[in-house]
Amino acid sequence: TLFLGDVDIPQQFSIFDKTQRLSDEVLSKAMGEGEGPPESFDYIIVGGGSAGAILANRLTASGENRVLLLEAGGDPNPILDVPFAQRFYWDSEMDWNYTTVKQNRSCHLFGGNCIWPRGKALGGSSSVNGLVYNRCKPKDYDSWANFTGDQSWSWANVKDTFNRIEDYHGFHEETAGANHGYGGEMYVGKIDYLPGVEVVEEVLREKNIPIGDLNGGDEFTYGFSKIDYNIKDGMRCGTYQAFLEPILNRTNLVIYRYAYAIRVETVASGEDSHRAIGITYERHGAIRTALAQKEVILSAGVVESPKLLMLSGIGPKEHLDELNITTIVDLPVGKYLQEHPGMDVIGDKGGFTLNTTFGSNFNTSDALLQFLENGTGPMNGFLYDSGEYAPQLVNGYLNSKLNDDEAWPDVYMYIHEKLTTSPEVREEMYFSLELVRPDSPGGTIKLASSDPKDKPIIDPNFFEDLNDIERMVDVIEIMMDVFMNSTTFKKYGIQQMDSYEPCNGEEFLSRDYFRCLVQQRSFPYFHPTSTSRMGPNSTVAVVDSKLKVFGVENLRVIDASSIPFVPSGNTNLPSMLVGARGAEIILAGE
Ligand SMILES: Cc1cc2nc3c(=O)[nH]c(=O)nc-3n(C[C@H](O)[C@H](O)[C@H](O)COP(=O)(O)OP(=O)(O)OC[C@H]3O[C@@H](n4cnc5c(N)ncnc54)[C@H](O)[C@@H]3O)c2cc1C
Repeated sequence: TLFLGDVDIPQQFSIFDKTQRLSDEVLSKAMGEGEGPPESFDYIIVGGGSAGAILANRLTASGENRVLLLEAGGDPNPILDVPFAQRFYWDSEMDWNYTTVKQNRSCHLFGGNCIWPRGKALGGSSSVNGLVYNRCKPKDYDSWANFTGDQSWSWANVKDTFNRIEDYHGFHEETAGANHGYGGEMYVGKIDYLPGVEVVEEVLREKNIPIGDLNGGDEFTYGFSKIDYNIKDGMRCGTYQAFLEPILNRTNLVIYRYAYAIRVETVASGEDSHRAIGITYERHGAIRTALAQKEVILSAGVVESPKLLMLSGIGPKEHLDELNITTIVDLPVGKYLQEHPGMDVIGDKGGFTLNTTFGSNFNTSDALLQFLENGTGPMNGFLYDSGEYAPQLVNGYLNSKLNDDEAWPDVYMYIHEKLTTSPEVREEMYFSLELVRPDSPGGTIKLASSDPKDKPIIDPNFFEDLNDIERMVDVIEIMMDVFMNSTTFKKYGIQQMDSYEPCNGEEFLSRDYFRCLVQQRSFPYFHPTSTSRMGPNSTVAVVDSKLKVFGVENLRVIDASSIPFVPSGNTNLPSMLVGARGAEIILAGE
């Protein structure tokens, strides 16, 4: 393989995961776990992902609270510490391996059933993600504040929480000032190997597209940036590395790995009210219950948090009735799923070649040696596109014709350089884009059955509103102009590659051709939210602005599922923000 000569990494990967699970099982049995009466804690957190890891850290910091963290996966596989190795997690034990129901207007690439990856390990999806650091837009948070009626979620207020969790050393370090945080646990760094990035910046300048720091709050919201990453010394800095690994020795934090929560235990606490008292979970074949004296917190992510609520009788009554689950609180759980449809415009599917080789020095064994020596070079970046190296050079925001608000653009994108290891093959450049503020109402997550082992039914319902396709086509046309009509790229002999075969029935490069391309090549761009969203009341939301489940005391949902509207960019930082704010709210006794 590209990574380690003849070593078959996927096989090593799986051996590591199996060994780890086995030793955890042996240890758990030796300790006699679960043999006595139910264990009792102050807080139980389900899921140690982007939000759950911060919560576990903050709630145990003073030493006063005893916290149980239940995580369905194990420790993240150390191979994934190397950003370049990200692709090895696909279909591994670290992926929940979900797919969606068939989409009519998207995912044709996958026969209509889209991939839906989610991380299964401590660190959650931040243990498998692309590590792009993006706070999204100030107006995203203002919209949360307006919807919930709670201004503590506004940009003016959440900005400080962002600053507190990060340690900024990105591309804008010299000018960043108060727009970033310093000394927090989450390292923000830059990658050093971006061949061709200066040319891309020259093209953008020629086209009068602004370049700045997209994480600089309301100072710069429209245009392109060099990308900052949660990478430290060449290695992944997910929420496991930032918030859990350094505190594994806290005696008031108990972590059960391979512990799959299957039900929230509740009791009636009045005529119409209920109280959460614990969690029932499966671990190494045994079913156990743990009790929470203070609160149960679900941080199981956008798929599993709503699934757990529904399995526990908290969800839409008509759906629970179909599955013979007794409803204890009728709430719109799973109803407001939102996600970004995104696509690559690449290779014989619309990419470009240049008559130069920016990455001509790319050589696998040299790259490996450089990385082992000092954590720099190509392996400090990401490997996309069927195993070939295609770093994202810049990310950016543009507007479709249907949106003129530059403070809140509707399309987010990257420009990539795809390198080749063979000098005979010409290098390729391409762009990818995702629609971040769709008009379509969103989709749903439903239970397939009352059996916790069954995967839920995920339907993002992409492009129900056809305007969403037009928005993407508008921005593809802007980018076609950037690529094909710039003197800078012409200087490098830019050429458009062949048409994409499934769209050959349409005139090449016409709007109809691009409409076809969008439906053929778009898929979920890994940023789902809102399936247990916060809001003003139980008709339109599942939790209130303090993240408490309506109608059930001592139960909160704190993760990407509690975000009210999908933010306009990558969702790791927003999910971490919800975790950090959730901890602040709980510790303040709210
Ligand atoms: C492939 C991929 C690439 C991405 N790239 C980026 C990127 O570059 N930048 C970015 O900002 N965002 C990115 N994201 C999105 C981002 O990582 C997620 O939005 C974020 O991690 C979600 O956080 P969360 O806390 O809601 O859930 P998660 O981080 O997914 O955590 C949920 C945790 O709960 C555990 N769990 C679930 N069910 C149970 C159960 N029943 N019992 C016990 N444990 C359970 C899971 O195993 C997991 O550890 C990417 C996501 C993916 C999948």
